[in-house]
Amino acid sequence: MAQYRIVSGSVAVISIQNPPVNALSAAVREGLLLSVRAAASDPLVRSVVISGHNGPFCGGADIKEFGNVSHLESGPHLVEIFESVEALAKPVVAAIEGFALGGGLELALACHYRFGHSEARVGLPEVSLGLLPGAGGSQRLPRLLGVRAALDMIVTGRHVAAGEALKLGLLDRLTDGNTVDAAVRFAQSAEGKPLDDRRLGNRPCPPLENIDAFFEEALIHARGRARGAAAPLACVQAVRGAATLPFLKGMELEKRLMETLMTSGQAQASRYCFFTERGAARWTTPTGARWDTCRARPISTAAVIGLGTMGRGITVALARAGLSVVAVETQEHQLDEAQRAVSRMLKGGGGVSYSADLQAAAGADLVVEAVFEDMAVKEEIFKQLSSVCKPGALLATNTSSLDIDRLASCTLRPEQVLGLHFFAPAHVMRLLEVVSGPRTSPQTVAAAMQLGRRMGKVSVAVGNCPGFVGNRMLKPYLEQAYFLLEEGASPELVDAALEEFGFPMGVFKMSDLSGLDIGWRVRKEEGLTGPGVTADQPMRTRRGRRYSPLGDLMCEEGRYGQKTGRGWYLYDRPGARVARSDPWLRSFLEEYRERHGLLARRIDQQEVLERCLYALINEGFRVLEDGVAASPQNIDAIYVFGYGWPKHRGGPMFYAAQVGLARVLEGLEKYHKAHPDSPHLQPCSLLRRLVASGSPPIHKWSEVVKGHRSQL
Ligand SMILES: CCCCCCCC(=O)CC(=O)SCCNC(=O)CCNC(=O)[C@H](O)C(C)(C)COP(=O)(O)OP(=O)(O)OC[C@H]1O[C@@H](n2cnc3c(N)ncnc32)[C@H](O)[C@@H]1OP(=O)(O)O
Ligand SMILES: NC(=O)C1=CN([C@@H]2O[C@H](COP(=O)(O)OP(=O)(O)OC[C@H]3O[C@@H](n4cnc5c(N)ncnc54)[C@H](O)[C@@H]3O)[C@@H](O)[C@H]2O)C=CC1
Repeated sequence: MAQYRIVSGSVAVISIQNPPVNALSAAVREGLLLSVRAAASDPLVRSVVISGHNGPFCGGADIKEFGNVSHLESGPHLVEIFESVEALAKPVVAAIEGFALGGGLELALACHYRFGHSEARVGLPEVSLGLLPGAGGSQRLPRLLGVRAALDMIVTGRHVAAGEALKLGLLDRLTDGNTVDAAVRFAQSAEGKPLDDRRLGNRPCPPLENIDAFFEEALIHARGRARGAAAPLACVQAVRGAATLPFLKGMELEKRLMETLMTSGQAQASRYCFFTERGAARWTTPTGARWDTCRARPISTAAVIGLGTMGRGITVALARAGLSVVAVETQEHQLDEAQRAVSRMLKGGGGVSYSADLQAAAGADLVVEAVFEDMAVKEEIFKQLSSVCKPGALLATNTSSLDIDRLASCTLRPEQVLGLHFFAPAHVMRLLEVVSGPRTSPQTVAAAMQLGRRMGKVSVAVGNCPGFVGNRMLKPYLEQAYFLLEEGASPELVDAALEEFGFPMGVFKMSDLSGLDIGWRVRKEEGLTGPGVTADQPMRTRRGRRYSPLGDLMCEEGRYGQKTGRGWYLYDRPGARVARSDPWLRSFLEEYRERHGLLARRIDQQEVLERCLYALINEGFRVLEDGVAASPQNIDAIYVFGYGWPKHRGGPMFYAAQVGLARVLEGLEKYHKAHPDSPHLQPCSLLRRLVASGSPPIHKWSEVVKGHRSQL
């Protein structure tokens, strides 16, 4: 809907009304067009102000309509509305409070003037929905800002703060006061003045030298940002149209590109990600606890125990969310170093105090333990915390895979113990797995989820099992990658296939980055390698299953990855980031195969993808079957926001649905037959049941999962 009223005798104020974000639904579009026509035909009206009702200007097109062509096509089209706004013979001023995003900013660009509140932000984030600004934004913004600045905004989709928008010339004026009042006063002052050069559709794009070279470069850059994603490339093409074509021709190009994107699987996947991100906040547990019925106790003070890689990032994330934090570390040099690192990241003190004594955690509402991944050390700390901390305090561990319930057993408050699994670097990565054990109370989950939101995280509630959801699914993926090396692949081949699929980094580059020694330590603790393994045990079998000792052998050679300058790749020096092929590794693999009588065969990219991804997906179905994740959407949110799964492919479970569950099943059956000693390739029963029930769409999977015992 759009409200229409006349103020100060001559100004029509059109207010978009569609809470919570004033999206441009069919009803809003209808209302807007009628209001614009009313303002045009009323002789008393001499100027117009467009604003958002109750705060935000406009969050853009209504994304919920995108999946439904009949909704999209009902009501007037945005392009038509914006044309009539721009063509109006009376000055139109956009009064932007909160945000003007996507179609919202495109509306503002069709207005003749843009007033912004100093705290507002603007942007064209369509690219992250697999689209481009398809209602004139790709043509009007370059005409206003010039190609360079416009292209940056359109290809990155970033939100621009009001101050920067003013400098760029995107906003004409800022106010700290009431934006609509200021816009009304300005509109009156502009009444009767010529508008021709205020209409962006009439303006040429500011000239740019070496256009061809500029756009070639821009295409390469856009390709590198999100491999395999079509939208960034279409954005570059559309902006090139703005730079080289007359306005109407550019609009035609924009329309053609938009139509192709809109119906693509990539846009569908990106849209799905938009909703899975938000859906994760509506958590449930099988015991009936729900996000909307559970009150969370507020958390305002926190203690972080252990200031290594993770503890430092966690301290920063908590401090940035406004908590006062006490950071505890027993090693003096670590404490000093951490203090410097945290202050640097926070650009100052930021409400953090430091201590070498666990007693300092006594007053905290929440404690996050981030010491070594060693059960005995963690148990001792939880025992102490149980007596040191005040009664209501929540006790969380950042363990990547250890049993939350065992830690809860060391305390007198098992219902207040949970896992807060951050991802490195903890102050940057968006994902937070909120892990509850069988005794964790719903109020504890609620408090953690609320805190996650305050930290700007995508928090996903998961159950307690080794590796929780993300790392549990990663294990079979890594395992298949190792097996492929044994069978004849190189790290370069495996990584290239995964990077072409859209991961920012292949599995071997990723493993070099995070350190091969981490997995080695875990395998030693699990008794898979190290002194506990007797010499008479076959090297490539453990507990009756195929096992690859390649990672262990690499560590025994001191090849831990980037930190030692050598891993699956070679680096110029320890800590360097550019990975180069290492001839040593090739002969190492050849010798290894020879020693074990393995014949190298040709492996293609399709096999790499199917073996690695299907094994990971298969484990995802097991996770659902076990009730460790509440929905496939939650699994996908974990993979997109924590593991670099490309957004334009939706997440592993969405991808499985897009490929076709029957095809995934068939692939797993084929590979399991070829490798019967690899149980991760054996299709799980939920996948079989889903295929048997006709492969229902992803939002209906829960009906097939239902009836199964859950551990969440
Ligand atoms: C050939 C066909 C041609 C068609 C022409 C297409 C023209 C275009 O150029 C296409 C577009 O405009 S695409 C839309 C571009 N806009 C965006 O991407 C903004 C998305 N929203 C946000 O970033 C945040 O919600 C925002 C920053 C706005 C607010 O953040 P908050 O943290 O305050 O709130 P959220 O929790 O994110 O959202 C609150 C509820 O609102 C829902 N929602 C948000 N934006 C929406 C939107 N644009 N459309 C529909 N629903 C939207 C959101 O899902 C949430 O609802 P629940 O999930 O039910 O809680
Ligand atoms: N490194 C990573 O990428 C991730 C690690 N994790 C988990 O986070 C935890 C910490 O890992 P990192 O930060 O990598 O380890 P780290 O080895 O970098 O840091 C551990 C710190 O804890 C300190 N510490 C040990 N005992 C202590 C005690 N009793 N009191 C206070 N401080 C003590 C150590 O001096 C050290 O500074 C582990 O459980 C790990 O599994 C979770 C997600 C990702």
